Amino acid sequence: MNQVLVKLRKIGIIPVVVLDNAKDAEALGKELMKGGLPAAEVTFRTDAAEESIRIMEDKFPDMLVGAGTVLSVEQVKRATDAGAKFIVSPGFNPDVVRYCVSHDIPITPGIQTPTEIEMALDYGLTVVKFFPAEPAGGLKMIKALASPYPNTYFMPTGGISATNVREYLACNRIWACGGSWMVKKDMINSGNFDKIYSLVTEASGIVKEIRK
Ligand SMILES: O=C(O)C(=O)C[C@H](O)[C@H](O)COP(=O)(O)O
Repeated sequence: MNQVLVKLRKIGIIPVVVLDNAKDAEALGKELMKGGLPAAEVTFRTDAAEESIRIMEDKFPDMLVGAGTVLSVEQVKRATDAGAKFIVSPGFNPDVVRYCVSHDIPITPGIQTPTEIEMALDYGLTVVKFFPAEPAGGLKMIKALASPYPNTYFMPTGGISATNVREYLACNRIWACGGSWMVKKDMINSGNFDKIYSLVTEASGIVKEIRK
């Protein structure tokens, strides 16, 4: 198993971050490290993504920084040039997956159906994102999808929060959960880093509690 994926599993909850300003990347990284979730999926939804990845990589060498909302090979290249160690995409884009697999870049593409899981299997992927998790049927759907594919693990994202993350983490087919609830854009933009620290600490505490 790829070491980056092993680390993602160990961290358990991956903060999904939308940064409008790269100048907030260092302060955010500090709270993530202090709060016990040393990882970030920095989404390519804003122009600040690349620079934010670069800053986090530079300031926090022990942090696992990846890129999210990656929709093209060009974005994969920009993300990895900036130092991203893993790639997450909302859907299954064969060009993106093929490029990542052939360059040994860990990729967790979004899936929702058996067909997409089998596409992932064809590329040798064992961890996929299940997106958007709650609207698409949540844990019940993941369990049903997982049964024919004993070697596939899921990273659900979308609608997960401190109130439902325990049940996901308790399932042995869940690799890690992704979520933005502890790093909401408005908290970052208003500089509410105490709140971020407290939600990140709560989340890392849940991982410890469930996955002893
Ligand atoms: O576009 C992507 O690649 C994504 O990763 C989507 C995000 O994972 C979800 O939008 C986060 O969902 P919430 O935790 O409910 O805010």
